[in-house]
Parts: sequence; structure tokens; C-alpha cells
Amino acid sequence: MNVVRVTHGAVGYGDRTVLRDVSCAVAAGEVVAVLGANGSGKSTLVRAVLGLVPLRAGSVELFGVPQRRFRQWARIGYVPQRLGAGSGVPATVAEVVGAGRLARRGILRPPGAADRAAVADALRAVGLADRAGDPVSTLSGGQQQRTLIARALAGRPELLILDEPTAGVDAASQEAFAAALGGFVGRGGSVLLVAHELGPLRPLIDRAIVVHDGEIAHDGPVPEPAGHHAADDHDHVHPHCPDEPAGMWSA
Ligand SMILES: Nc1ncnc2c1ncn2[C@@H]1O[C@H](COP(=O)(O)OP(=O)(O)OP(=O)(O)O)[C@@H](O)[C@H]1O
Repeated sequence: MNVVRVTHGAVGYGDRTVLRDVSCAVAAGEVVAVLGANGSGKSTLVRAVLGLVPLRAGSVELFGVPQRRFRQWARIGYVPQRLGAGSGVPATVAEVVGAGRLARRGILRPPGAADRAAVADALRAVGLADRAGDPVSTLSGGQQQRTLIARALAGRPELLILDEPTAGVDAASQEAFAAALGGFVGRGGSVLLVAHELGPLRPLIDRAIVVHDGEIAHDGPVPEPAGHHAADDHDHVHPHCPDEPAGMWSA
């Protein structure tokens, strides 16, 4: 079963077309990375999958259901790009992560034992259990990003959609995030992830989609960093984008 399927999707802003004709899918249990140059439309693709920007043509299915009829949003956890959990919000880490339970429990019911357990599990998964009571504003940028990932995990989603989850994040937080994602995938979760640099996430990625010039320029193995092409043992299995900048995919 596909948890995400985009068929001939076109998306734009105003009179600008960003994605012209995009078809791609994420199968249940798969970890798919969306790669591409700055401004190529990676975020636009995941926003279109989530229905945050409308399609001009084509269609999106989520868990086999046309997006316009899909209502089971608790099955999907989303971490947007550079949100900044701490910006002016006096909430504690546990409160922010607890917000990830709202879709599951409904806003008027007080949190129960299952909610508290899910929050504790999510905090442990990202290595922030000891910071639960601290204001988010006292955390580093990487720890704040981990808080947002814990919030998505706390909803016990089946599919995680992450937009550059490790951009600008310190090495310790990147490793903690990779471990949390590995645990999620090990329990059968599916992931669609926008990335610039894969870093410690690389071993988790099953397939890479490269967005280029409004279309999918590559859908297959993770492209090797450009420097590896010179190696004698380089197994040349992937097609190149016509003007792929050197080192764009370097981990
Ligand atoms: N809300 C918006 N209104 C108008 N134009 C937008 C909007 N969001 C994105 N764009 C434009 O659409 C293009 C694709 O943006 P998008 O954020 O999807 O690219 P990206 O591949 O995720 O880039 P980056 O790697 O820099 O995050 C860019 O030229 C961007 O300026």
C-alpha cells in the first residue's frame, strides 16, 4: 500500500509554476528523501501532499484515499521547516510535545495515562527526557528542533513528513534525531523527508527523489556525492541531473 501518492501534480504561487508535473509515491514502511537545489520546490511538494497548498492539476492520495476526502490526520505527523518552537512561547518542553496528542484525544478531554506515556516515550526517543519541565526558550536550536520532532512522534503517527529536520542542527541533535527516526522506522513507520544534507540519516533512506525544474529528475538510490564518482569502485547506477551542482548531495 502507498501511504502517499502524487499523480501528475502541478503546484504554483500566483502566476509562477513551481511544480509542473510530479508523480511519486511512498510505500508503507518506506523512508523517502526529497532532494534538490534551493528553491526547486521540495517544501512545496510536501505542502501539496499535506493539502497546505492547492494542486493546480493532478491528484494526491493519502493512505489510498483522495486527499480532499482524507480525514485521518492523526495518522500523519508533520514537522515544518524552521518553525522555532521557542520564539516567544513560554511553554515547557513537555507542553509543546503534549500538543502532539491533541489530534488523538480531542481538545476538550484532559490528557490521560496514554497521552502522558506517549509524551514520555517521544521525549526519550529524542533524548530530551531530562528537559521535560524546562521552558522551550532555554533549549538550543537543535534541541528545539528535537522538541518539534517529539511533538510529531507523540501523536503516534504512521507517516512522518519532515521538512529539513536537521538543517542548522548541531551534530548531537542530528544523531539523536537519526536514532529517534530509526526507532520509528523499526516499528513500521513511513517517512517522507525533505533534506539538504542527509548526514547521519543517510543509512535510513530507502529511496531518493530529486526535484529539478518542476519535475522529478531522479527516483531511486540516494545519489552519491559528486566526489565519489572518481572512485574506481563507484557503482554507477543513477542518472544525473543535467546541471547537478558538484557536492550538492554530500553528506
Ligand atoms: N508562499 C509562497 N508564495 C510565493 N512563492 C513561494 C511561496 N513558497 C515558496 N515560494 C517559491 O517557490 C519556489 C519553491 O520554494 P520551496 O520552498 O518549495 O523550495 P525548496 O526546494 O524547499 O527550497 P529550500 O531548499 O530553499 O527550502 C521558490 O522559488 C520560492 O521562492
